[in-house]
Amino acid sequence: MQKRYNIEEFNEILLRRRSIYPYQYVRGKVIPDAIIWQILENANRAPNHKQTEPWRFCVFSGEGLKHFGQLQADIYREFAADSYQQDRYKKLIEYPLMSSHVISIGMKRSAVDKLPEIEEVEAVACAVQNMFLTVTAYGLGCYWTTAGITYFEEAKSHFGLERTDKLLGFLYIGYVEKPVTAISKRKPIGSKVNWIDTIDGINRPTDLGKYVAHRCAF
Ligand SMILES: Cc1cc2nc3c(=O)[nH]c(=O)nc-3n(C[C@H](O)[C@H](O)[C@H](O)COP(=O)(O)O)c2cc1C
Repeated sequence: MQKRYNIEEFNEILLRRRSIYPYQYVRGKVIPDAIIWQILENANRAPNHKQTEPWRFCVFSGEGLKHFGQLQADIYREFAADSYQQDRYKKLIEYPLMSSHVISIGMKRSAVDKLPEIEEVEAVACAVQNMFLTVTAYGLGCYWTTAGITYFEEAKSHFGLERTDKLLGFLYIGYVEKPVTAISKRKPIGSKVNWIDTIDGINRPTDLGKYVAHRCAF
Protein backbone atom coordinates (compact mmCIF):
# COMPACT_ATOMS: atom_id res chain seq x y z
CA MET A 1 0.00 0.00 0.00
CA GLN A 2 1.13 3.56 -0.74
CA LYS A 3 2.26 5.68 2.20
CA ARG A 4 -0.59 7.65 3.81
CA TYR A 5 -0.20 11.38 4.41
CA ASN A 6 -2.01 13.87 6.57
CA ILE A 7 -4.82 14.69 4.15
CA GLU A 8 -6.49 17.23 6.48
CA GLU A 9 -3.29 19.26 6.55
CA PHE A 10 -2.85 18.95 2.80
CA ASN A 11 -6.42 20.10 2.12
CA GLU A 12 -5.88 23.00 4.50
CA ILE A 13 -2.75 24.13 2.60
CA LEU A 14 -4.71 24.06 -0.67
CA LEU A 15 -7.66 25.87 0.85
CA ARG A 16 -5.47 28.59 2.40
CA ARG A 17 -3.32 29.21 -0.69
CA ARG A 18 -3.86 32.83 -1.72
CA SER A 19 -2.24 35.32 -4.01
CA ILE A 20 -0.44 37.69 -1.64
CA TYR A 21 0.99 40.85 -3.15
CA PRO A 22 4.30 42.67 -2.54
CA TYR A 23 2.63 45.57 -0.68
CA GLN A 24 1.53 42.92 1.86
CA TYR A 25 5.10 41.69 2.51
CA VAL A 26 7.45 42.61 5.35
CA ARG A 27 9.88 44.89 3.56
CA GLY A 28 13.54 43.90 3.95
CA LYS A 29 12.85 40.53 5.57
CA VAL A 30 14.74 37.94 3.54
CA ILE A 31 13.73 34.31 3.12
CA PRO A 32 16.69 31.93 3.69
CA ASP A 33 18.24 30.40 0.54
CA ALA A 34 17.47 26.89 1.83
CA ILE A 35 13.74 27.61 1.69
CA ILE A 36 13.98 29.11 -1.80
CA TRP A 37 15.88 26.00 -2.95
CA GLN A 38 13.18 23.76 -1.46
CA ILE A 39 10.54 25.76 -3.35
CA LEU A 40 12.57 25.23 -6.55
CA GLU A 41 13.10 21.52 -5.79
CA ASN A 42 9.35 21.11 -5.46
CA ALA A 43 8.82 22.90 -8.78
CA ASN A 44 11.18 20.36 -10.31
CA ARG A 45 8.82 17.52 -9.29
CA ALA A 46 6.01 18.71 -11.58
CA PRO A 47 4.51 16.24 -14.04
CA ASN A 48 5.74 16.70 -17.61
CA HIS A 49 4.91 14.81 -20.79
CA LYS A 50 7.89 13.17 -22.56
CA GLN A 51 10.04 14.21 -19.61
CA THR A 52 11.02 17.53 -21.18
CA GLU A 53 11.20 19.36 -17.80
CA PRO A 54 10.46 22.65 -19.57
CA TRP A 55 10.45 24.97 -16.52
CA ARG A 56 13.27 27.53 -16.31
CA PHE A 57 13.73 30.04 -13.52
CA CYS A 58 15.89 33.08 -12.79
CA VAL A 59 15.99 33.94 -9.10
CA PHE A 60 16.49 37.59 -8.12
CA SER A 61 17.43 38.42 -4.53
CA GLY A 62 19.35 41.08 -2.60
CA GLU A 63 20.83 43.66 -4.96
CA GLY A 64 19.53 41.46 -7.78
CA LEU A 65 16.05 42.81 -7.03
CA LYS A 66 17.22 46.33 -7.96
CA HIS A 67 18.75 44.94 -11.13
CA PHE A 68 15.55 43.11 -12.01
CA GLY A 69 13.28 46.09 -11.24
CA GLN A 70 15.29 48.47 -13.39
CA LEU A 71 15.63 45.87 -16.14
CA GLN A 72 11.90 45.21 -16.44
CA ALA A 73 11.07 48.91 -16.21
CA ASP A 74 13.57 49.74 -18.97
CA ILE A 75 12.26 46.98 -21.24
CA TYR A 76 8.74 48.21 -20.57
CA ARG A 77 9.64 51.82 -21.41
CA GLU A 78 11.40 50.83 -24.60
CA PHE A 79 8.81 48.45 -26.01
CA ALA A 80 5.39 49.26 -24.49
CA ALA A 81 4.65 51.74 -27.29
CA ASP A 82 1.07 53.10 -27.04
CA SER A 83 0.23 51.14 -23.90
CA TYR A 84 3.03 52.87 -21.89
CA GLN A 85 1.94 54.30 -18.50
CA GLN A 86 4.28 56.18 -16.18
CA ASP A 87 2.76 54.68 -13.00
CA ARG A 88 3.23 51.15 -14.39
CA TYR A 89 6.91 52.00 -15.06
CA LYS A 90 7.32 53.09 -11.42
CA LYS A 91 5.58 49.97 -10.10
CA LEU A 92 7.89 47.73 -12.11
CA ILE A 93 10.84 49.25 -10.25
CA GLU A 94 9.22 49.37 -6.80
CA TYR A 95 7.39 46.01 -6.56
CA PRO A 96 10.57 43.86 -6.62
CA LEU A 97 12.05 45.98 -3.80
CA MET A 98 9.09 45.12 -1.55
CA SER A 99 9.75 41.40 -2.08
CA SER A 100 12.25 38.96 -0.64
CA HIS A 101 12.73 37.19 -3.97
CA VAL A 102 11.38 37.37 -7.50
CA ILE A 103 11.54 34.32 -9.76
CA SER A 104 11.03 34.56 -13.51
CA ILE A 105 8.95 31.73 -14.94
CA GLY A 106 10.04 30.43 -18.32
CA MET A 107 9.10 27.57 -20.64
CA LYS A 108 11.98 26.03 -22.60
CA ARG A 109 10.58 24.46 -25.75
CA SER A 110 12.48 21.27 -26.46
CA ALA A 111 10.02 18.81 -27.96
CA VAL A 112 8.83 20.63 -31.07
CA ASP A 113 8.25 17.36 -32.98
CA LYS A 114 7.01 15.35 -30.00
CA LEU A 115 4.54 17.55 -28.13
CA PRO A 116 2.11 20.41 -28.69
CA GLU A 117 3.44 23.61 -27.14
CA ILE A 118 0.51 23.82 -24.75
CA GLU A 119 1.68 20.67 -22.97
CA GLU A 120 5.01 22.26 -22.12
CA VAL A 121 3.21 25.39 -20.87
CA GLU A 122 0.92 23.19 -18.79
CA ALA A 123 3.91 21.44 -17.21
CA VAL A 124 5.35 24.83 -16.19
CA ALA A 125 2.00 25.84 -14.67
CA CYS A 126 2.08 22.61 -12.62
CA ALA A 127 5.58 23.59 -11.44
CA VAL A 128 4.30 27.02 -10.41
CA GLN A 129 1.45 25.49 -8.43
CA ASN A 130 4.00 23.28 -6.63
CA MET A 131 5.89 26.46 -5.72
CA PHE A 132 2.69 28.21 -4.62
CA LEU A 133 1.73 25.36 -2.30
CA THR A 134 5.24 25.13 -0.87
CA VAL A 135 5.23 28.87 -0.18
CA THR A 136 1.87 28.46 1.59
CA ALA A 137 3.13 25.53 3.65
CA TYR A 138 6.08 27.66 4.85
CA GLY A 139 3.62 30.39 5.93
CA LEU A 140 5.04 32.77 3.31
CA GLY A 141 3.23 34.71 0.58
CA CYS A 142 3.59 34.87 -3.17
CA TYR A 143 1.78 35.84 -6.33
CA TRP A 144 2.18 35.06 -10.00
CA THR A 145 2.05 38.07 -12.28
CA THR A 146 1.83 38.20 -16.04
CA ALA A 147 1.71 41.99 -16.09
CA GLY A 148 4.47 44.26 -17.32
CA ILE A 149 6.93 42.71 -19.76
CA THR A 150 5.77 39.06 -19.62
CA TYR A 151 4.62 38.87 -23.22
CA PHE A 152 7.27 41.18 -24.70
CA GLU A 153 9.33 39.22 -27.22
CA GLU A 154 12.29 41.49 -26.40
CA ALA A 155 12.24 40.39 -22.72
CA LYS A 156 12.88 36.69 -23.30
CA SER A 157 16.65 36.80 -23.83
CA HIS A 158 17.14 38.50 -20.43
CA PHE A 159 15.73 35.40 -18.73
CA GLY A 160 17.67 32.74 -20.64
CA LEU A 161 14.91 32.17 -23.17
CA GLU A 162 14.95 31.94 -26.95
CA ARG A 163 12.40 32.69 -29.68
CA THR A 164 10.55 29.36 -29.44
CA ASP A 165 10.47 29.52 -25.62
CA LYS A 166 7.93 31.48 -23.60
CA LEU A 167 8.19 33.88 -20.71
CA LEU A 168 5.16 33.07 -18.52
CA GLY A 169 5.53 35.70 -15.83
CA PHE A 170 7.09 36.29 -12.44
CA LEU A 171 6.60 34.89 -8.95
CA TYR A 172 7.02 37.50 -6.21
CA ILE A 173 7.68 36.05 -2.75
CA GLY A 174 7.92 37.51 0.74
CA TYR A 175 7.13 37.23 4.43
CA VAL A 176 3.54 38.31 5.02
CA GLU A 177 2.96 41.39 7.18
CA LYS A 178 -0.63 40.59 8.22
CA PRO A 179 -1.95 37.03 7.80
CA VAL A 180 -4.57 36.65 5.07
CA THR A 181 -7.35 34.54 6.58
CA ALA A 182 -10.12 34.86 3.98
CA ILE A 183 -10.28 31.89 1.65
CA SER A 184 -10.51 32.53 -2.10
CA LYS A 185 -13.93 33.05 -3.68
CA ARG A 186 -14.99 30.25 -5.99
CA LYS A 187 -18.29 29.08 -7.44
CA PRO A 188 -19.11 25.54 -6.20
CA ILE A 189 -17.15 22.80 -7.94
CA GLY A 190 -20.46 21.01 -8.58
CA SER A 191 -21.35 23.75 -11.08
CA LYS A 192 -18.27 22.84 -13.17
CA VAL A 193 -18.50 19.06 -13.08
CA ASN A 194 -20.52 16.57 -15.11
CA TRP A 195 -20.64 13.23 -13.33
CA ILE A 196 -21.69 10.31 -15.53
CA ASP A 197 -22.29 6.92 -13.96
CA THR A 198 -24.99 5.58 -16.21
CA ILE A 199 -24.54 3.37 -19.28
CA ASP A 200 -26.57 5.82 -21.39
CA GLY A 201 -24.16 8.65 -20.45
CA ILE A 202 -26.92 10.84 -19.04
CA ASN A 203 -25.70 13.30 -16.44
CA ARG A 204 -27.64 13.25 -13.20
CA PRO A 205 -27.87 16.17 -10.79
CA THR A 206 -25.14 15.90 -8.19
CA ASP A 207 -24.67 17.41 -4.78
CA LEU A 208 -20.90 16.87 -5.00
CA GLY A 209 -20.28 20.63 -4.77
CA LYS A 210 -22.22 20.89 -1.55
CA TYR A 211 -20.42 17.86 -0.18
CA VAL A 212 -16.99 19.41 -0.80
CA ALA A 213 -18.08 22.78 0.60
CA HIS A 214 -19.37 21.03 3.71
CA ARG A 215 -16.17 19.03 4.21
CA CYS A 216 -14.02 22.14 3.93
CA ALA A 217 -16.04 24.24 6.35
CA PHE A 218 -13.76 23.96 9.36
C1 LIG B 1 -1.31 32.86 -14.90
C2 LIG B 1 -1.70 33.85 -13.85
C3 LIG B 1 -1.41 35.18 -14.04
C4 LIG B 1 -1.74 36.14 -13.07
N1 LIG B 1 -1.41 37.45 -13.28
C5 LIG B 1 -1.75 38.37 -12.38
C6 LIG B 1 -1.40 39.74 -12.58
O1 LIG B 1 -0.77 40.09 -13.58
N2 LIG B 1 -1.76 40.63 -11.64
C7 LIG B 1 -2.46 40.26 -10.52
O2 LIG B 1 -2.77 41.13 -9.71
N3 LIG B 1 -2.77 38.98 -10.28
C8 LIG B 1 -2.44 38.02 -11.18
N4 LIG B 1 -2.73 36.70 -10.94
C9 LIG B 1 -3.36 36.32 -9.67
C10 LIG B 1 -4.88 36.16 -9.81
O3 LIG B 1 -5.46 37.42 -9.92
C11 LIG B 1 -5.38 35.41 -8.57
O4 LIG B 1 -4.93 34.08 -8.64
C12 LIG B 1 -6.90 35.42 -8.49
O5 LIG B 1 -7.36 36.69 -8.18
C13 LIG B 1 -7.43 34.45 -7.45
O6 LIG B 1 -6.93 34.74 -6.18
P1 LIG B 1 -6.17 33.62 -5.32
O7 LIG B 1 -4.91 33.27 -6.07
O8 LIG B 1 -5.88 34.29 -4.01
O9 LIG B 1 -7.08 32.44 -5.19
C14 LIG B 1 -2.42 35.74 -11.89
C15 LIG B 1 -2.73 34.37 -11.71
C16 LIG B 1 -2.38 33.45 -12.67
C17 LIG B 1 -2.72 31.99 -12.45
